[in-house]
Amino acid sequence: MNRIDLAFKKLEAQGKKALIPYITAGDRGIETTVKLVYEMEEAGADIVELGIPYSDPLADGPVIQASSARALSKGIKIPHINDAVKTIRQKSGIPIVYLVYYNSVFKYGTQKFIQDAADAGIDGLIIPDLPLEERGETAEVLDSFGIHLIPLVAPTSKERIKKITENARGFVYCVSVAGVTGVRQDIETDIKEYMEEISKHTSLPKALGFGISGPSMAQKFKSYCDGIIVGSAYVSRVGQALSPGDAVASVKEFTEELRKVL
Ligand SMILES: O=P(O)(O)OC[C@@H](O)[C@@H](O)c1c[nH]c2ccccc12
Repeated sequence: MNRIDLAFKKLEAQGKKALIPYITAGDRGIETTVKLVYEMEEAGADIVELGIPYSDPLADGPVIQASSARALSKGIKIPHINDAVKTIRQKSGIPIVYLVYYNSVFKYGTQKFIQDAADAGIDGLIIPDLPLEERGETAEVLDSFGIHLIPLVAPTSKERIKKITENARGFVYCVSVAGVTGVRQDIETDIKEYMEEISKHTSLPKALGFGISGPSMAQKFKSYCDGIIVGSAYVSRVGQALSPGDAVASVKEFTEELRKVL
């Protein structure tokens, strides 16, 4: 069974919500990524989203864009990230999902990308710019390797929810607001109504992401979903820390705070 499905099953039995942090792979060095994943798991994260740095991350706001640029300036490439995941897998079975832009997958070679990710121990992929038309073929290869393709639903995709969640695997990534990634002061979408709408079309777990700044927002929305995704708030802690060691400590503390409310 895929580790993502197992994680949600276990959480449901415990009456808890999934804590899903996002960090950009290679930000502050690839060894830091390995340490961050270990510490996040230790502090209570349930699934980790690892971003593959990309030069033109069109769905990302300034915080994650800057983290991508930092990682790329260190020469981080896909094989380094797969190697890091292999290292993580020596000690950890935490479900890991790559957040990767379609162009990176395509340029590397779709088949090879999926094969190498599977070898490394990846459980799912989120490809924010994968056109619905290209999805079938990619999904078929992923299925053959037991990797889940996690679909993204946005508030603007109401009429398309059925199509987007058809044959979906793992969980549905419910984007809270239209626009790019980044911490928001407030989320104007009626989350309760939005999540209910999505539930009409799929019985998969629903994870809410975009704009969540920390424990109070996580607390506010948790009853409407099965998991909370936090990206930019993590990435800014990683980026602002004085040293990689401080980054790890700060991420650990933040994870513990989020865990308490979920
Ligand atoms: O940063 P936020 O607003 O907390 O949102 C999560 C997000 O960062 C992460 O899931 C993500 C990073 N890059 C993306 C690109 C598209 C969709 C989602 C993402």
